[in-house]
Amino acid sequence: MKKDSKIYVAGHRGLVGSAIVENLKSKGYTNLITRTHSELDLTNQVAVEDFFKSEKPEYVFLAAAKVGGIVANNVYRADFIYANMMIQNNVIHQSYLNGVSKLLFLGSTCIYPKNAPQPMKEEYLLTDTLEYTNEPYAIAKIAGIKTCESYNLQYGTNFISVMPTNLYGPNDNFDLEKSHVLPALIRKIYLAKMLNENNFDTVISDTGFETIEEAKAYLSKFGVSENSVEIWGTGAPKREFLWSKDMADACVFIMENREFSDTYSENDSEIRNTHINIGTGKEVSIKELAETIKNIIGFKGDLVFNTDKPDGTMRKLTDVSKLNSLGWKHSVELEDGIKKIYDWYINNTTY
Ligand SMILES: NC(=O)C1=CN([C@@H]2O[C@H](COP(=O)(O)OP(=O)(O)OC[C@H]3O[C@@H](n4cnc5c(N)ncnc54)[C@H](OP(=O)(O)O)[C@@H]3O)[C@@H](O)[C@H]2O)C=CC1
Ligand SMILES: C[C@H]1O[C@H](OP(=O)(O)OP(=O)(O)OC[C@H]2O[C@@H](n3cnc4c(=O)[nH]c(N)nc43)[C@H](O)[C@@H]2O)[C@@H](O)[C@@H](O)C1=O
Repeated sequence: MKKDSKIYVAGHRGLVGSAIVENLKSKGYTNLITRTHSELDLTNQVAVEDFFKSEKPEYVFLAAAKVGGIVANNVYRADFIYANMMIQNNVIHQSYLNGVSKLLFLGSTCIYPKNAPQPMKEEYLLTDTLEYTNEPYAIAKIAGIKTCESYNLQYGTNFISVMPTNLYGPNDNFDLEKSHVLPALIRKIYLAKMLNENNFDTVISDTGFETIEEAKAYLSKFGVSENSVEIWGTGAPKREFLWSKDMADACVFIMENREFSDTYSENDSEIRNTHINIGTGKEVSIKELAETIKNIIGFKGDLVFNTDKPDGTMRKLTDVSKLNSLGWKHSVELEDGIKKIYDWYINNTTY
């Protein structure tokens, strides 16, 4: 990529897209194009066609997707498979038709089998059945990998897929029902602490209710009170977390340094595993995560595990040796990242 190449970042207001824009700007890229969801609905085939024809981007970061935590994936199953298939089909196909030089497709480590050996190597894709709670989303992501790979093989495009682990950082979704675990626990434990300290103005402004009684009634639905916070599942599942700005740095690194042809060979196993894992290679249990967040926030109440909620897959630790061997490694460790996002949250509460 040249510093004045025309680069389209799809999903630029999201967790990852916003960090990619920031990273590109910090590296001197000057010709970025973006569209909000309301300006360009990427599920709309005609609108995406018009956009690519008129803008002719040279590089595309595909960070727009329908994204959510375990319950959102499990409940809104149709929405997750439909929106993600539509967005990626439209953007990838128009990138091919309009001669995009390189595209980066963002998948997810949920593409790997539910009981994959740990840590998960790229070659474990399509070797067994998926975790049911996010199967529709995972199938859309697998289709995205195979779409990129197929266009590369048939049409000679240069579309690269990366599989990030669980991410967190500024501009994350803190919704108590639909978000991922890390932002959900930051917000739940913070609000429990505020209730415990009778800091009702903060609770009201964070939740958007007019009275503290309404706010308390809402929070109690999510197991948040002045004395305790509900944690979904048993606390036993393990997850790996990557700071979103590290994720963005890895994405830009791969766009700058990697070609599809690097992975292409006549060897079948190479052709079938053209994607790259992005993560830290380190995991913690949800119980350990919750206790770390509780200590950082300074909440003195109890953590209560609700086993009526799903655990999801028990482990999904990435094998990052392929990424590390290319010369990239994460820089922010989990405890530092939690402190940063807690600080960001209390200064950017949008609810
Ligand atoms: N967050 C995570 O832990 C992980 C994320 N990923 C992947 O990384 C990528 C980025 O995720 P993340 O940043 O977390 O997601 P976010 O939800 O934070 O951001 C997604 C972005 O996509 C946009 N978008 C969604 N639907 C449409 C649409 N129909 N048309 C146009 N824009 C749309 C959103 O715009 P708007 O807000 O206006 O709707 C938003 O800007 C996704 O591919 C995701 O699957 C992979 C693994 C883990
Ligand atoms: C990125 C990834 O994200 C999703 O998969 P997930 O890793 O299972 O997602 P999660 O962050 O929601 O949960 C992780 C673990 O944490 C537990 N947990 C406890 N308490 C809360 C809680 O309050 N909220 C949430 N969301 N989870 C909680 C929860 O029960 C689970 O055991 C998929 O979208 C998948 O497709 C995907 O790609």
